[in-house]
Amino acid sequence: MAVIIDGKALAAEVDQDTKKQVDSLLKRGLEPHLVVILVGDNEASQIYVRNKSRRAEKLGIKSTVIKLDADTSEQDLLDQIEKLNTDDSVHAILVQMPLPDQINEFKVIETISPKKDADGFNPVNVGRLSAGQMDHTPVACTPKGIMKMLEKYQVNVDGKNVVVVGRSNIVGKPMSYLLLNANATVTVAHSHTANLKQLTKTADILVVAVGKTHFIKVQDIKDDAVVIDVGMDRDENGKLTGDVEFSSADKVASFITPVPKGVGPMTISMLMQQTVELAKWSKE
Ligand SMILES: Nc1nc2c(c(=O)[nH]1)N[C@@H](CN(C=O)c1ccc(C(=O)N[C@@H](CCC(=O)O)C(=O)O)cc1)CN2
Repeated sequence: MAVIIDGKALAAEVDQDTKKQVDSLLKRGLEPHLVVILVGDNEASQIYVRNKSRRAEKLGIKSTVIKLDADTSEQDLLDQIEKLNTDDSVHAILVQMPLPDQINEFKVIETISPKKDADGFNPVNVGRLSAGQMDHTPVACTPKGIMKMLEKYQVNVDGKNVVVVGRSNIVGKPMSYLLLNANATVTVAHSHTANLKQLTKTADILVVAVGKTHFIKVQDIKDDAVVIDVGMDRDENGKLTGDVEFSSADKVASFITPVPKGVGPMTISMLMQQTVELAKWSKE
Protein backbone atom coordinates (compact mmCIF):
# COMPACT_ATOMS: atom_id res chain seq x y z
CA MET A 1 0.00 0.00 0.00
CA ALA A 2 1.21 3.47 -0.89
CA VAL A 3 2.12 6.20 1.58
CA ILE A 4 -0.54 8.90 1.23
CA ILE A 5 0.96 12.36 0.81
CA ASP A 6 -0.99 14.62 3.15
CA GLY A 7 -1.26 17.96 1.34
CA LYS A 8 -3.48 19.50 3.97
CA ALA A 9 -1.02 18.84 6.80
CA LEU A 10 1.93 20.04 4.76
CA ALA A 11 0.03 23.19 3.73
CA ALA A 12 -0.56 23.94 7.42
CA GLU A 13 3.19 23.56 8.07
CA VAL A 14 4.03 25.94 5.20
CA ASP A 15 1.48 28.44 6.56
CA GLN A 16 3.08 28.35 10.02
CA ASP A 17 6.40 29.28 8.51
CA THR A 18 4.80 32.00 6.33
CA LYS A 19 3.09 33.48 9.41
CA LYS A 20 6.45 33.77 11.19
CA GLN A 21 7.91 35.58 8.18
CA VAL A 22 4.91 37.93 7.99
CA ASP A 23 5.23 38.74 11.71
CA SER A 24 8.86 39.65 11.27
CA LEU A 25 8.09 41.83 8.19
CA LEU A 26 5.30 43.61 10.08
CA LYS A 27 7.77 44.42 12.86
CA ARG A 28 9.95 46.07 10.21
CA GLY A 29 6.96 48.08 8.97
CA LEU A 30 6.34 46.06 5.81
CA GLU A 31 2.83 44.69 5.32
CA PRO A 32 2.70 42.19 2.44
CA HIS A 33 -0.26 43.04 0.21
CA LEU A 34 -1.91 40.69 -2.30
CA VAL A 35 -4.52 41.91 -4.78
CA VAL A 36 -6.75 39.28 -6.39
CA ILE A 37 -8.88 40.20 -9.41
CA LEU A 38 -11.95 38.13 -10.11
CA VAL A 39 -13.78 38.69 -13.39
CA GLY A 40 -17.28 37.27 -13.65
CA ASP A 41 -19.22 34.89 -11.45
CA ASN A 42 -17.70 31.45 -12.00
CA GLU A 43 -18.77 29.56 -8.88
CA ALA A 44 -15.54 27.65 -8.29
CA SER A 45 -13.44 30.78 -8.86
CA GLN A 46 -15.49 32.69 -6.29
CA ILE A 47 -14.74 29.97 -3.73
CA TYR A 48 -11.02 29.91 -4.52
CA VAL A 49 -10.79 33.70 -4.29
CA ARG A 50 -12.66 33.71 -0.97
CA ASN A 51 -10.31 31.01 0.34
CA LYS A 52 -7.28 33.00 -0.76
CA SER A 53 -8.41 36.14 0.99
CA ARG A 54 -9.36 34.24 4.19
CA ARG A 55 -5.98 32.51 4.25
CA ALA A 56 -4.17 35.80 3.72
CA GLU A 57 -6.10 37.38 6.57
CA LYS A 58 -5.26 34.45 8.86
CA LEU A 59 -1.55 34.88 8.13
CA GLY A 60 -1.52 38.66 8.55
CA ILE A 61 -1.17 39.36 4.84
CA LYS A 62 -3.27 42.27 3.56
CA SER A 63 -5.57 41.10 0.81
CA THR A 64 -7.76 43.12 -1.54
CA VAL A 65 -10.26 41.47 -3.86
CA ILE A 66 -11.35 43.40 -6.95
CA LYS A 67 -14.53 41.99 -8.46
CA LEU A 68 -15.30 42.89 -12.06
CA ASP A 69 -18.44 42.11 -14.07
CA ALA A 70 -18.42 39.17 -16.49
CA ASP A 71 -18.74 41.59 -19.44
CA THR A 72 -15.71 43.69 -18.42
CA SER A 73 -13.66 44.60 -21.48
CA GLU A 74 -10.09 43.42 -21.87
CA GLN A 75 -8.89 47.05 -21.90
CA ASP A 76 -10.62 47.84 -18.59
CA LEU A 77 -8.94 44.86 -16.96
CA LEU A 78 -5.53 45.80 -18.39
CA ASP A 79 -5.99 49.40 -17.14
CA GLN A 80 -6.80 48.09 -13.68
CA ILE A 81 -3.65 45.96 -13.67
CA GLU A 82 -1.48 48.90 -14.87
CA LYS A 83 -2.74 50.94 -11.91
CA LEU A 84 -1.79 48.18 -9.47
CA ASN A 85 1.63 47.81 -11.13
CA THR A 86 2.48 51.40 -10.14
CA ASP A 87 0.93 51.27 -6.65
CA ASP A 88 3.85 50.88 -4.21
CA SER A 89 1.58 49.50 -1.48
CA VAL A 90 0.80 46.42 -3.64
CA HIS A 91 3.37 43.59 -3.72
CA ALA A 92 1.50 40.77 -5.46
CA ILE A 93 -1.20 40.71 -8.15
CA LEU A 94 -3.21 37.68 -9.22
CA VAL A 95 -5.97 37.41 -11.81
CA GLN A 96 -8.13 34.38 -11.13
CA MET A 97 -8.41 31.97 -14.07
CA PRO A 98 -10.39 31.13 -16.14
CA LEU A 99 -11.32 34.46 -17.70
CA PRO A 100 -14.42 35.24 -19.81
CA ASP A 101 -14.03 34.65 -23.56
CA GLN A 102 -13.69 38.35 -24.56
CA ILE A 103 -10.45 38.62 -22.55
CA ASN A 104 -7.13 37.32 -23.86
CA GLU A 105 -5.50 35.46 -20.95
CA PHE A 106 -1.99 35.92 -22.29
CA LYS A 107 -2.34 39.70 -22.65
CA VAL A 108 -3.48 39.86 -19.03
CA ILE A 109 -0.59 37.76 -17.77
CA GLU A 110 1.87 39.79 -19.84
CA THR A 111 0.56 43.04 -18.33
CA ILE A 112 1.11 42.02 -14.70
CA SER A 113 4.51 43.35 -13.65
CA PRO A 114 6.99 40.41 -13.38
CA LYS A 115 7.94 41.85 -9.98
CA LYS A 116 4.34 41.57 -8.71
CA ASP A 117 3.47 38.31 -10.45
CA ALA A 118 1.91 36.26 -7.61
CA ASP A 119 1.19 33.32 -9.93
CA GLY A 120 4.55 33.27 -11.70
CA PHE A 121 2.74 33.12 -15.06
CA ASN A 122 4.32 36.23 -16.67
CA PRO A 123 6.55 35.24 -19.65
CA VAL A 124 9.56 36.95 -18.04
CA ASN A 125 9.25 34.69 -15.00
CA VAL A 126 8.48 31.61 -17.11
CA GLY A 127 11.61 32.42 -19.13
CA ARG A 128 13.70 32.76 -15.97
CA LEU A 129 12.35 29.44 -14.69
CA SER A 130 13.07 27.69 -18.00
CA ALA A 131 16.62 29.09 -17.90
CA GLY A 132 17.07 27.68 -14.40
CA GLN A 133 17.20 31.18 -12.83
CA MET A 134 15.21 30.34 -9.73
CA ASP A 135 16.49 33.15 -7.51
CA HIS A 136 13.92 35.96 -7.07
CA THR A 137 11.64 34.23 -9.58
CA PRO A 138 7.98 33.63 -8.71
CA VAL A 139 6.83 30.23 -9.94
CA ALA A 140 3.36 28.77 -10.62
CA CYS A 141 1.98 27.78 -7.22
CA THR A 142 0.62 24.30 -7.95
CA PRO A 143 3.89 22.88 -9.37
CA LYS A 144 5.83 24.73 -6.67
CA GLY A 145 3.64 23.00 -4.08
CA ILE A 146 4.25 19.62 -5.71
CA MET A 147 8.03 20.09 -5.48
CA LYS A 148 7.60 20.94 -1.80
CA MET A 149 5.58 17.72 -1.29
CA LEU A 150 8.24 15.59 -2.98
CA GLU A 151 10.93 17.22 -0.86
CA LYS A 152 8.97 16.74 2.38
CA TYR A 153 8.39 13.05 1.65
CA GLN A 154 12.06 12.67 0.65
CA VAL A 155 11.27 11.62 -2.89
CA ASN A 156 14.52 12.10 -4.79
CA VAL A 157 13.84 13.32 -8.34
CA ASP A 158 17.48 13.48 -9.50
CA GLY A 159 17.95 11.08 -12.43
CA LYS A 160 14.38 9.75 -12.19
CA ASN A 161 12.12 9.23 -15.20
CA VAL A 162 9.22 11.60 -14.72
CA VAL A 163 6.19 11.68 -16.97
CA VAL A 164 4.02 14.81 -16.72
CA VAL A 165 0.64 14.25 -18.38
CA GLY A 166 -0.75 17.66 -19.39
CA ARG A 167 0.95 20.68 -20.94
CA SER A 168 -0.98 23.63 -19.47
CA ASN A 169 0.78 26.91 -18.64
CA ILE A 170 -0.54 26.68 -15.07
CA VAL A 171 0.69 23.15 -14.26
CA GLY A 172 2.26 20.94 -16.94
CA LYS A 173 4.88 23.28 -18.41
CA PRO A 174 6.14 24.90 -15.17
CA MET A 175 6.13 21.45 -13.54
CA SER A 176 8.38 20.10 -16.28
CA TYR A 177 10.84 23.01 -15.86
CA LEU A 178 11.00 22.62 -12.08
CA LEU A 179 11.67 18.89 -12.42
CA LEU A 180 14.27 19.44 -15.14
CA ASN A 181 16.01 22.03 -12.95
CA ALA A 182 16.10 19.36 -10.24
CA ASN A 183 17.86 16.95 -12.64
CA ALA A 184 14.93 14.68 -13.46
CA THR A 185 14.53 13.22 -16.95
CA VAL A 186 11.19 14.68 -17.94
CA THR A 187 8.70 13.68 -20.63
CA VAL A 188 5.65 15.88 -21.13
CA ALA A 189 2.72 13.91 -22.55
CA HIS A 190 -0.60 15.28 -23.82
CA SER A 191 -3.67 14.48 -25.88
CA HIS A 192 -1.62 13.95 -29.06
CA THR A 193 0.96 11.65 -27.44
CA ALA A 194 1.11 8.23 -29.09
CA ASN A 195 0.76 5.22 -26.77
CA LEU A 196 0.32 7.48 -23.77
CA LYS A 197 -0.59 4.71 -21.34
CA GLN A 198 2.54 2.75 -22.29
CA LEU A 199 4.55 5.85 -21.51
CA THR A 200 2.94 6.47 -18.11
CA LYS A 201 3.81 2.89 -17.18
CA THR A 202 7.54 3.70 -17.55
CA ALA A 203 7.41 6.62 -15.08
CA ASP A 204 9.21 6.51 -11.72
CA ILE A 205 7.24 9.64 -10.91
CA LEU A 206 3.92 10.29 -12.64
CA VAL A 207 2.27 13.73 -12.50
CA VAL A 208 -1.23 13.81 -13.95
CA ALA A 209 -2.98 17.07 -14.83
CA VAL A 210 -5.49 16.35 -17.59
CA GLY A 211 -8.85 17.18 -15.99
CA LYS A 212 -10.50 13.81 -16.74
CA THR A 213 -11.94 11.74 -13.91
CA HIS A 214 -9.93 8.55 -13.29
CA PHE A 215 -8.00 8.92 -16.57
CA ILE A 216 -5.10 6.93 -15.09
CA LYS A 217 -5.84 3.49 -13.67
CA VAL A 218 -3.75 0.89 -11.88
CA GLN A 219 -2.63 -0.82 -15.12
CA ASP A 220 -1.09 2.48 -16.36
CA ILE A 221 1.24 2.81 -13.38
CA LYS A 222 4.65 1.22 -12.82
CA ASP A 223 5.12 -0.72 -9.55
CA ASP A 224 6.37 1.57 -6.76
CA ALA A 225 5.90 4.74 -8.82
CA VAL A 226 5.23 8.04 -7.07
CA VAL A 227 1.84 9.30 -8.28
CA ILE A 228 0.87 12.97 -8.10
CA ASP A 229 -2.73 13.71 -9.01
CA VAL A 230 -3.44 17.33 -9.95
CA GLY A 231 -6.97 16.60 -11.21
CA MET A 232 -9.98 18.25 -9.67
CA ASP A 233 -12.88 16.67 -11.46
CA ARG A 234 -16.49 15.89 -10.63
CA ASP A 235 -17.74 12.32 -11.08
CA GLU A 236 -21.29 11.47 -12.25
CA ASN A 237 -22.58 12.09 -8.70
CA GLY A 238 -20.91 15.49 -8.47
CA LYS A 239 -18.27 14.17 -6.05
CA LEU A 240 -14.79 15.72 -6.26
CA THR A 241 -12.37 13.20 -7.79
CA GLY A 242 -8.92 13.16 -9.32
CA ASP A 243 -7.41 12.19 -12.66
CA VAL A 244 -6.13 8.97 -11.05
CA GLU A 245 -8.28 6.09 -9.83
CA PHE A 246 -6.98 6.29 -6.28
CA SER A 247 -8.68 3.13 -4.95
CA SER A 248 -6.66 0.89 -7.27
CA ALA A 249 -3.57 3.07 -7.84
CA ASP A 250 -2.66 3.08 -4.16
CA LYS A 251 -2.06 -0.68 -4.35
CA VAL A 252 0.92 -0.29 -6.72
CA ALA A 253 2.27 3.20 -6.02
CA SER A 254 4.91 3.85 -3.35
CA PHE A 255 3.55 7.38 -2.67
CA ILE A 256 0.31 8.92 -3.86
CA THR A 257 -1.58 12.20 -3.44
CA PRO A 258 -5.32 12.00 -2.72
CA VAL A 259 -8.04 14.29 -4.11
CA PRO A 260 -9.15 16.27 -2.16
CA LYS A 261 -6.47 17.15 0.43
CA GLY A 262 -3.52 16.44 -1.81
CA VAL A 263 -2.09 18.94 -4.26
CA GLY A 264 -5.00 21.45 -3.98
CA PRO A 265 -4.35 22.81 -0.47
CA MET A 266 -0.67 23.40 -1.30
CA THR A 267 -1.59 25.83 -4.10
CA ILE A 268 -2.95 28.51 -1.76
CA SER A 269 -0.16 28.00 0.78
CA MET A 270 2.48 28.50 -1.89
CA LEU A 271 0.63 31.61 -3.07
CA MET A 272 0.84 33.07 0.44
CA GLN A 273 4.53 32.20 0.68
CA GLN A 274 5.17 33.77 -2.73
CA THR A 275 3.32 36.96 -1.77
CA VAL A 276 5.65 37.33 1.21
CA GLU A 277 8.68 36.69 -0.99
CA LEU A 278 7.54 39.35 -3.51
CA ALA A 279 7.10 41.85 -0.67
CA LYS A 280 10.63 41.11 0.59
CA TRP A 281 12.18 41.31 -2.89
CA SER A 282 10.49 44.67 -3.49
CA LYS A 283 12.77 46.15 -0.81
CA GLU A 284 16.03 44.61 -2.05
N1 LIG B 1 -4.70 32.67 -11.23
C1 LIG B 1 -4.89 31.38 -10.96
N2 LIG B 1 -6.04 30.79 -11.32
C2 LIG B 1 -6.21 29.46 -11.05
C3 LIG B 1 -5.22 28.71 -10.35
C4 LIG B 1 -4.02 29.36 -10.01
O1 LIG B 1 -3.07 28.77 -9.43
N3 LIG B 1 -3.89 30.70 -10.31
N4 LIG B 1 -5.46 27.39 -9.97
C5 LIG B 1 -6.80 26.85 -10.06
C6 LIG B 1 -7.71 27.13 -8.90
N5 LIG B 1 -7.09 27.24 -7.56
C7 LIG B 1 -6.51 28.41 -7.23
O2 LIG B 1 -6.70 29.43 -7.81
C8 LIG B 1 -7.25 26.21 -6.57
C9 LIG B 1 -7.95 25.05 -6.83
C10 LIG B 1 -8.16 24.09 -5.81
C11 LIG B 1 -7.67 24.28 -4.54
C12 LIG B 1 -7.94 23.32 -3.43
O3 LIG B 1 -7.51 23.53 -2.32
N6 LIG B 1 -8.69 22.23 -3.66
C13 LIG B 1 -9.17 21.34 -2.62
C14 LIG B 1 -10.60 20.95 -2.88
C15 LIG B 1 -11.53 22.10 -3.01
C16 LIG B 1 -12.98 21.65 -3.24
O4 LIG B 1 -13.51 20.97 -2.37
O5 LIG B 1 -13.54 22.02 -4.29
C17 LIG B 1 -8.37 20.05 -2.57
O6 LIG B 1 -7.83 19.64 -3.61
O7 LIG B 1 -8.32 19.45 -1.51
C18 LIG B 1 -6.97 25.44 -4.28
C19 LIG B 1 -6.77 26.38 -5.28
C20 LIG B 1 -7.49 27.41 -11.30
N7 LIG B 1 -7.35 28.83 -11.40
